[in-house]
Amino acid sequence: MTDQLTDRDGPRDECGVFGIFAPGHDVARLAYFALYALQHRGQESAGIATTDLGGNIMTLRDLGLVSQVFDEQKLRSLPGDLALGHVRYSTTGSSAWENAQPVYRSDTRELALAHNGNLINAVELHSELRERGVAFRSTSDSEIIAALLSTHPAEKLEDAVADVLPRLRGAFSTVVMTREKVVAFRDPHGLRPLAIGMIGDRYCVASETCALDIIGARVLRDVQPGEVVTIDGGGISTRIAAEGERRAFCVFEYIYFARPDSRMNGTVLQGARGRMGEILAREAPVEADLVIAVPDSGTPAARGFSRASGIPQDDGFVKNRYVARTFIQPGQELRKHGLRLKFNPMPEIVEGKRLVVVDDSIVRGNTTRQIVQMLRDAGAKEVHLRITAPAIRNPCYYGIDMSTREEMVAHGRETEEEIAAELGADSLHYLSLDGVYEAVGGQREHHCDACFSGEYPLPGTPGAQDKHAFENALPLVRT
Ligand SMILES: O=P(O)(O)OC[C@H]1O[C@H](OP(=O)(O)OP(=O)(O)O)[C@H](O)[C@@H]1O
Ligand SMILES: NC(=O)CC[C@H](N)C(=O)O
Ligand code: SF4
Ligand SMILES: [Mg+2]
Repeated sequence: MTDQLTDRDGPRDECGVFGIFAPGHDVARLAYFALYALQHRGQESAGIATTDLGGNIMTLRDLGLVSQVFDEQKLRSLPGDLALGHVRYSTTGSSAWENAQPVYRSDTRELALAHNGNLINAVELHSELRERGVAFRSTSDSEIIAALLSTHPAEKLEDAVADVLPRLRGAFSTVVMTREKVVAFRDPHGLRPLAIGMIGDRYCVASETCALDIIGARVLRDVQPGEVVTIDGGGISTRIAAEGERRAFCVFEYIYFARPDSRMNGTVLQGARGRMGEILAREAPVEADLVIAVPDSGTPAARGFSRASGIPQDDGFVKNRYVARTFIQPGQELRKHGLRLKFNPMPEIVEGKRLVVVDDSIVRGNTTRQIVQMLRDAGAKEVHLRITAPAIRNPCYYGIDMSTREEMVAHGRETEEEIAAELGADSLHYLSLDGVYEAVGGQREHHCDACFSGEYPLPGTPGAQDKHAFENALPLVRT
């Protein structure tokens, strides 16, 4: 049993992207606010690129949270009419400064690029580019997309994108910027989200609608799978560059990754999570005195469980809001206390009670194991775990950095009883996949649920990606 939280706990989110074409607006500041709203998607690095129409592209990026990377002075040093923003969780390439985004390249076309997702044919494309003499400054798959576009002979960026898009395999919700325009595109399976907004008579795109809301943009719609959206002085234009064999939107976005106030495919996530809790109460009822959530992302589901079961809900924990979503590895002394820094149980509320503890997911089980122990130490009589996702037994190759299969607590444990015993709980039930789709109001054949089911929507996926594939592949050109 591990008694500490490390930076490897939890599903490490993915990335958040933002792009805006808005002469007359303070685009760097709008990008900064948007990134603040997307911070939960990536906490390793943050960056913004801006340009005046026809001017130079300026990029400022660094390791750390948005609030650590940017201050007033730095935002003022980024004037412009167009901007891109990115927050990163690494999935290909280490968590190094070189891999922070936006990626900048100026081969035959100067551009900046922000990418959420993960390619599964990165190795193949990388060798092809290297054979053509292309040098890389980073070890991420995102620079491969940037290099393909920057070296592409087409005069217009959107034509280059339309030509390159069908050659990329995997997940890519991407925003690219030249001195004149912003082009956004999404993989033909629509694995990762990307939405279009309008601010005044100008357009912007963001990974989640919550980022559009907070900058005062009106949400127009999602970018369609395989769609290329061009935003410039002429407004907005669009084309479909590739049709996927099937849609495969990541169902885990609904369960955990995205913010509850975001809307995806017409569904408000807060509502979907509440329904997941309601359905779980129906699928796995339990005699108990109190429902408590594992904050933050377990909270809407716990409300739903309470509603459907009639068991009252209360806050069993106070969560320190200043601890990052996925824990940054603390120093030795703090590591001993691990999770206590993040959650403090309330003995007054849980003592002597039979508790239903609702969380959205279990990966390695570190969070859950320690939550159960803390509640028992605080005097809980029984602890019944109810999780609003099926058991996670398979890695993600599409932009989420999950633990390896061996690290997953459900690995090698076939039954809920075995997992409950490992976590020290009196009972444990996961929401069924049917339950997830009922809550989401979507069809399974339009989604990806591979981390639960092992059925990868893109042929040839498992084993396709090694996170550090390019780490030693080349001497980095450091600038
Ligand atoms: O089984 P584990 O490996 O411990 O990971 C699972 C936990 O990680 C996530 O929470 P996290 O604290 O990252 O984010 P949240 O605050 O949004 O719930 C998730 O909601 C689970 O609580
Ligand atoms: N999680 C992501 O979307 C990461 C994007 C890209 N694969 C990187 O590692 O930088
Ligand atoms: S494997 Fe899981 S986390 Fe990855 S895209 Fe599919 S549903 Fe989402
Ligand atoms: Mg959590």
